[in-house]
Amino acid sequence: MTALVQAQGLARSFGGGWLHRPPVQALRGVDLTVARGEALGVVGESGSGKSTLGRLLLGLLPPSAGTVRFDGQDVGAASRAEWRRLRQRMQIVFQDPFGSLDPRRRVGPQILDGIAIHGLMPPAERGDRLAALLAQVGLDPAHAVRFPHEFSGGQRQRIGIARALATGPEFLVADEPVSALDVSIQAQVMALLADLRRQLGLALLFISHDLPVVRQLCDRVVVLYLGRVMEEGPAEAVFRAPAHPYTRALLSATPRLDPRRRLPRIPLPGEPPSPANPPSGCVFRTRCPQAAADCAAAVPALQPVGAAHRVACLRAAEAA
Ligand SMILES: Nc1ncnc2c1ncn2[C@@H]1O[C@H](COP(=O)(O)OP(=O)(O)OP(=O)(O)O)[C@@H](O)[C@H]1O
Repeated sequence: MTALVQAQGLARSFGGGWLHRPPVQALRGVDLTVARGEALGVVGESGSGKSTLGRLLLGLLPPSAGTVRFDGQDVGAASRAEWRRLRQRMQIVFQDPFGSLDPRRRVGPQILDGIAIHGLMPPAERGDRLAALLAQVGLDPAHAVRFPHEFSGGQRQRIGIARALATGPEFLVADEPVSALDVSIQAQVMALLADLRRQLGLALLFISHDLPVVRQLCDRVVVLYLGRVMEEGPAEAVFRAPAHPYTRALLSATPRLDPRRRLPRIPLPGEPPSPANPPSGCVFRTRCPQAAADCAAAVPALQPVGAAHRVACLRAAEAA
């Protein structure tokens, strides 16, 4: 896999200005890469620098030292025009789905903001794109005219994901994307992210406190402590046999996973669908009302119309 995002010696401090407070060293010389299509988990206790790292990688925050390269291009040295092009290719899903949406605007235009700002598509074609984005995240396209307060927390986070996907990014930073949600819907949103990542070949930086979810979703993991990388490696290997004492302490502080919260197992490429393994497009596998014989039987027919299937599943799950 080729590196899509590459950080070298990334450091960032805050404060230390006129109040004569000592500066906070949020990040201290971090090197990392995210390959195309790879999911890299970032774990660490509160204040270890996870969100700062995400914002630095996206160029939303300038580093105090070090560089970030996206597809070989130095993000810090990009001209205004180059920066606008780069921004289309990397997006973020925020922790708070309500705070990140404007309560006074209908959700449809908000989802299309990125397309409008970057002038990516003729206005006449944007309606179809909006409908496709909403269906892709399991929402009814007719709901584009609603305001954010007319949705549940989980639905609002789906809107945030649709907005992040609008410009067709290759790299997505998901900063604690489910921690503000009710436990009962966390698994659905996680399954949606996992599916989208696979379908769209997205590279993902997944920031989370939820170590079991990181283990299941991510290919590799980086463990941060006080702004430094303590350990890095394949997620399964790091969690099974952590080499660093800090990782061991972090793991031992994690409550045992409630089996009901487990993400649905993600099928391997080419694995035939079955009642236990509904169509890959279905994001509601945990509560999929069609996860029975008829769903499996209808798989070939469902795959081309995955979006419709997802909407049907969402309606049924909401009604249940
Ligand atoms: N804008 C800022 N101004 C001052 N200090 C900041 C700012 N942003 C982050 N920090 C500090 O930098 C350190 C790292 O913060 P960061 O938000 O990256 O940690 P985190 O690991 O994401 O924490 P959490 O898991 O609680 O979100 C913290 O000590 C924080 O107080």
